[in-house]
Amino acid sequence: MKIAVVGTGYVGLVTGTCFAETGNTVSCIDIDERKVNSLKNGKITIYEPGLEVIFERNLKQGRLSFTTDLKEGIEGAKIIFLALPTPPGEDGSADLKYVLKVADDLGPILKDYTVIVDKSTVPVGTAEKVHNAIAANAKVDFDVVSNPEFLREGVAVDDFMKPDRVVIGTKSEKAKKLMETLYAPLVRQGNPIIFMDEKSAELTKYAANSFLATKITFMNEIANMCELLGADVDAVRKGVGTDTRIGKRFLFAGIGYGGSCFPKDVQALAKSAEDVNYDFTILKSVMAVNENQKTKLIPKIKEYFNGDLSGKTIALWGLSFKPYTDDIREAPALYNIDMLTEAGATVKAYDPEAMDNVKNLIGDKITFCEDAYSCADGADALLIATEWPVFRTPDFEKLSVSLNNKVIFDGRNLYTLDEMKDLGFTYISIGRQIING
Ligand SMILES: NC(=O)C1=CN([C@@H]2O[C@H](COP(=O)(O)OP(=O)(O)OC[C@H]3O[C@@H](n4cnc5c(N)ncnc54)[C@H](O)[C@@H]3O)[C@@H](O)[C@H]2O)C=CC1
Ligand SMILES: O=C(O)[C@H]1O[C@H](OP(=O)(O)OP(=O)(O)OC[C@H]2O[C@@H](n3ccc(=O)[nH]c3=O)[C@H](O)[C@@H]2O)[C@H](O)[C@@H](O)[C@@H]1O
Repeated sequence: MKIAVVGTGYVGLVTGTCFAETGNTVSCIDIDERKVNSLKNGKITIYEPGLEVIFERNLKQGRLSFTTDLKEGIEGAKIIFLALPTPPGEDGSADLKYVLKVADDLGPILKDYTVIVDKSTVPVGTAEKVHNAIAANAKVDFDVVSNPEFLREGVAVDDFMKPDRVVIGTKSEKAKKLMETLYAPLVRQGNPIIFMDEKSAELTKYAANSFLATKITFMNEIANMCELLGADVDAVRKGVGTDTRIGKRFLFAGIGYGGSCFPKDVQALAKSAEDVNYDFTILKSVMAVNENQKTKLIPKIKEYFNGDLSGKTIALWGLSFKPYTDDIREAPALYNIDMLTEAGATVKAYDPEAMDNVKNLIGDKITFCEDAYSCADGADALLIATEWPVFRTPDFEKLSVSLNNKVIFDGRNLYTLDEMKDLGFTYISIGRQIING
């Protein structure tokens, strides 16, 4: 099938590449010329494990192409995906200007019956708005379908190719059949395609992200209680996660959730609730708790240095909002950098993939290091913000020599308390006992 994907960011590029991999001919459209030129020339624009190899294969075999021209890109496409940004507007609601602009542009250039798919995360009622915007100028029949995306960055290819479920919101039988055909290769193992109405599909996406953000936040609150009561959050996590009604995943306490989606989607759902005069109390608490959680270790770092960080150097391991991505949107590390530098500390950082993005954002506000050890070299303390595997089993002897003080503030609970005790480190983590080296 010929399909088009408008917006070639994290979701659009994964969607386009994976559908090319299942034999479709895919044209990806983006207004960012630099991005399109790079992709056309075979240079991938994001770091996403496993994506590059299928991107290169499909580009070479002619199933994947890139253009900045919407009209040229959608030529002959039976399905057009909208994978456009929906950033938070000033009031916290999802800003639909990118989605509605493309909907406006599509109306006059549709030539045959087409299915237009909202893959972006959009508030309830958006499919109708997109429908109206296209209908204002369309001369042919079309359907607008809501098909929210549940992939996680860092494991996006796997999540896309083997989704737990595919949610499709449409009342049109014609659209349903086309979507079923397109998704058939991805649901061969019995993972379901769940059909529903457009509004329910739109709300499903916000409900899923908000529920997961709530689950993490709940554990972060349990971690805060553990610190006050002398319990250990990792033990509690294992204790509750083995209850299959609760489940083991998304129970890891840490310095808060970040990324381009949880923060903005929780905020957008809270705003949608406000718009219909519903007091969504839990979501307000989730946002407030997460805000504090992100920089929770800063007061502890200050306390360690008797309240004065001026002249201190902090080594920071991890900048991306999670491992296996170069995405730094709403990364807790960035909030920690701000607070540390405001308090007069110097920050040296290392991240396996995200340093260029941080450099572009904050320039020389911090020093970027070649590896984890040169980052720690001469620093007064180590702060861990992202659980990249490379930080999990470092050479602690080397680390002891590199750091001025044997002290680690661990925002992701990477090490056991016993090993820290044995190695003589002062170790301050999340929801666990403090080890004084
Ligand atoms: N990043 C993620 O892991 C996930 C994101 N989502 C949702 O998917 C949507 C897209 O997110 P990302 O891919 O992360 O965004 P992104 O910012 O990485 O990519 C969006 C792309 O759209 C392009 N664009 C903007 N206006 C355009 C126009 N008029 N024509 C063509 N291209 C245009 C931008 O240049 C950019 O390349 C959002 O609604 C997000 O909430 C959903 C699931 C996962
Ligand atoms: O809508 C989206 O964009 C996506 O948002 C999340 O995916 P993503 O943001 O890529 O990454 P997650 O693995 O969900 O992690 C989000 C944040 O939660 C944090 N987290 C995650 C799990 C956990 O147990 N504890 C925890 O603090 C991570 O460190 C990270 O900062 C969802 O998991 C995806 O299903 C969804 O498609």
